[in-house]
Amino acid sequence: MEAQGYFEFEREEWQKLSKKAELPLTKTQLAGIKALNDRISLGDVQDVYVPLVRLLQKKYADFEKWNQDKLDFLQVPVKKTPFIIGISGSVAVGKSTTARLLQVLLSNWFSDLKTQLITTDGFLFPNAELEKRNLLSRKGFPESYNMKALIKFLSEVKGGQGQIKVPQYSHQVYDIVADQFDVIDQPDILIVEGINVLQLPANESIYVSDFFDWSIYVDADAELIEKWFLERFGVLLDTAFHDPTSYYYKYAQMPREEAFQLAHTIWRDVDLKNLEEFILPTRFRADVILHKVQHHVMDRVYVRR
Ligand SMILES: Nc1ncnc2c1ncn2[C@@H]1O[C@H](COP(=O)(O)OP(=O)(O)O)[C@@H](O)[C@H]1O
Ligand SMILES: CC(C)(COP(=O)(O)O)[C@@H](O)C(=O)NCCC(=O)O
Repeated sequence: MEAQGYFEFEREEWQKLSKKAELPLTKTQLAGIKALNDRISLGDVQDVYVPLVRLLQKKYADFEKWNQDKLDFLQVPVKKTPFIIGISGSVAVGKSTTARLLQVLLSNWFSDLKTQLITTDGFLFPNAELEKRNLLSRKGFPESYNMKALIKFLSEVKGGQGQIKVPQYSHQVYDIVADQFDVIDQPDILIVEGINVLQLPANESIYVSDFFDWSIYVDADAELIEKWFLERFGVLLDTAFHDPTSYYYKYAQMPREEAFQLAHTIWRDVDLKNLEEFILPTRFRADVILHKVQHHVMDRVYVRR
């Protein structure tokens, strides 16, 4: 991949930086990470994420200093404003795993800092609204999100407001869950994960990324992502889809091959299309690109110059 404007690190070079990083992982921390997803390679955590978190720490220190200097100069009362990290990439590339891993690492290593996480799924229009707008088959595309609400949320968080409610999306029910919310309450660091976070919607004057202090794009070849999409589908087919409340319950009732054929069609007609048209074009807006190969192994890291 030709990534102009970025420093490019092969994994071997990047991992050397972790030698300088004095962030030893305790057994408890490792167990916590394994509990998150038992297929996560602890090698990746040590070699890739430790230098990443160290770099992030430097950026955070810079952010804190600038905020303090700004407030001192302007002589305005101190109001806590969070450092916001955006994480983007295709459906099924591993964004939420990366986001949760970062949250665990940041919470462990910087225990005096409060790190919270949201996913932009919560800002999808509910199915009833998508249906009204004839967008049910466009779930995940830019027009299926309530971007105004997402931007309002981000400006409230940045403004230091506490106790902000974020709607919850259920992958099980395949819809926004009425009356269920996550509460974001003046974190020091907020991670915002979603396929749309680096997009520039045509009809908004402010973009989601205007609120980011740091952003990451998780990248891999589309053929591999399809494989991960189908693997995740297979796991869900054996577990969650057996629940009659699952949107995909009908898939668990049909022959396995037929269910996989349908999943392949969803990938090709919806998620791959979305990746090619709307997600991949935002890759070079990120501060860091994490590139993955087979088995989710991180082989290269790009850092904006
Ligand atoms: N580092 C990793 N190691 C092993 N499996 C992973 C890793 N990251 C993601 N996965 C798996 O890949 C699939 C997609 O990951 P997920 O985080 O759900 O993606 P996204 O949030 O981008 O849709 C899941 O089955 C997840 O368990
Ligand atoms: C809700 C989503 C748009 C969000 O994707 P995510 O951020 O979880 O990767 C996606 O999971 C989705 O439902 N896409 C529509 C097509 C499909 O069922 O995969």
